[in-house]
Amino acid sequence: MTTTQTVVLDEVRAAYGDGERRLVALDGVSVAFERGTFTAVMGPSGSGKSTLLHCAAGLERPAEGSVAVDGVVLDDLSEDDLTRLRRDRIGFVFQAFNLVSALTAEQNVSLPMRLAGRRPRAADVVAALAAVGLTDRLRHRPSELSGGEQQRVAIARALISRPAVVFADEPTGALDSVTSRHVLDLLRALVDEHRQTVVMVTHDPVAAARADRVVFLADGRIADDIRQAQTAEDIAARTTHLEKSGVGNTVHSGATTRPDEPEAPASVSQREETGVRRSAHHDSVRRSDHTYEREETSPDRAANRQDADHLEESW
Ligand SMILES: Nc1ncnc2c1ncn2[C@@H]1O[C@H](COP(=O)(O)OP(=O)(O)OP(=O)(O)O)[C@@H](O)[C@H]1O
Repeated sequence: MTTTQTVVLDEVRAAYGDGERRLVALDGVSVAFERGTFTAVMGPSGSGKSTLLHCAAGLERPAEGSVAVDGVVLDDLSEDDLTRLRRDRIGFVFQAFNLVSALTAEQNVSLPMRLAGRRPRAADVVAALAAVGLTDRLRHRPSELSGGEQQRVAIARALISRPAVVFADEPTGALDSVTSRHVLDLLRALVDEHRQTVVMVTHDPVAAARADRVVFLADGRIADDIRQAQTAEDIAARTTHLEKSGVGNTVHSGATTRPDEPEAPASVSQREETGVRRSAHHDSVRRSDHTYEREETSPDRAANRQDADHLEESW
């Protein structure tokens, strides 16, 4: 890892299930995300985008390979150390587990800093929420906010705690085009004004066109990596080309299923024990010949619950 690289994945392999149902979701992926850059991760459904994000963010442990974030190698960190690292250095803009439901927008924005033992100035919290256009929503809880407003609270949190990297999973997926543009402007500002690193999974070529780089995944591998500025049309054409050329059309056939390999250390049951789980929108995915049951709760919901418990004592 060089000092300019915020996130490094080296030969990362991730797998789910075992025996006949074993499925290789990431098949030896090596990629680095440099400081102060905005990368879009694209690819067909099931190509491994969320798994890549989850491994890079320390939410899932890969079966093989190495992950480093902001100079820290995650591979052998304890669950507590991983939780701390996520709080201190990583921002999440994930639809399924952005915010702690019992806390107001203001409290959610302050949360990572408070958990790290720091008390952000109230004026800074208000300024961060003002920057994302939520001055009149300070005391609202997530259930009282729209999807776009919740995304913006998560971004305000990244504005105030300044994590080295912000991972965003389909941040514009549920938003209208005006709100999407606003959310993308905010993510761009994290990069352009504060040299934070943003890695965003998206299916939307318009959203990807706002990034500096587009990494395409197919069948758990990197199929393309484009660094020049791209128009949404170019990105859409590239996606179509990759699909037509057959990349990504063999999702989870025998070619990527390796029953003879040793069991991944982070099996589903182990992840359940450690509270590391997949997000709610990943409940069950049907492929042509298989249905993979997904876990229903989110990694950070468990962490959030823990965090919320601590918080009740200290707020
Ligand atoms: N917890 C799990 N248990 C079993 N299989 C899983 C689990 N999580 C992911 N998978 C499988 O791993 C593969 C990669 O999933 P992943 O969510 O990373 O894909 P994706 O590219 O993000 O897909 P999408 O665009 O549909 O969200 C998929 O085939 C998926 O069914």
